Amino acid sequence: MKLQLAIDVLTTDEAFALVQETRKYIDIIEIGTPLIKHEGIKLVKSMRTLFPEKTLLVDLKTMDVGEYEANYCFEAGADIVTVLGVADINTIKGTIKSAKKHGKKALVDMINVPNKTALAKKVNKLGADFVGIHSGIDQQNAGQSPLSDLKEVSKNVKIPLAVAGGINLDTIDDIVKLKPEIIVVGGAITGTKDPKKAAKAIAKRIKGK
Ligand SMILES: O=C([C@H](O)CO)[C@H](O)[C@H](O)COP(=O)(O)O
Repeated sequence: MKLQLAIDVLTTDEAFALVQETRKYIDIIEIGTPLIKHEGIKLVKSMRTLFPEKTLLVDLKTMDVGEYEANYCFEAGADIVTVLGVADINTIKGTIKSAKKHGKKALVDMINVPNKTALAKKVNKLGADFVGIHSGIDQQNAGQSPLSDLKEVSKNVKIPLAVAGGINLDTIDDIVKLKPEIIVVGGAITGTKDPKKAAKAIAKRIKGK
């Protein structure tokens, strides 16, 4: 299981500082959706140069022109890009096509998808590399968590899963029991006074060290 740091801040300097502080404990750097919208593709290039040892995920949450958006992200140095599961199937296919062309990976985010298991099975057949089980920030604020969806999809679909949505030290043990490939943590690290300490504690729960 890998720890992915979701960076949803809005400036490049803040993002660099967070990665520098937590670098020892994280496996994947996520350039979060608000951040990629605010700072643009130049941040992908900078992150790639500064942190060559890390896997770089760009949380595009693509809703249209999947191949086009994925192409420029992979060419800038991304290893994984995300496409929304609620997008048209041809958008999802385009993102997967781009990932295969570049030797990289496509993650289909199940946020707001009504039947997550059915779509996970479908995109698995299409060649998606990961399925993301995700309760978005607004959904979290309405009381939702990804745990029950993770249980359901992991029971029924054999595809590497990423899980995200308000995961913290109080909830992570139940997530770890289900052994997803990637555990995504944002606010429980980036929103603390000591991100390094938070990342260390969360990494220990995931990896036991
Ligand atoms: O993808 C995310 C959200 O939609 C805002 O862009 C977050 O990166 C994801 O939810 C992880 O962050 P936390 O929920 O704060 O752990």
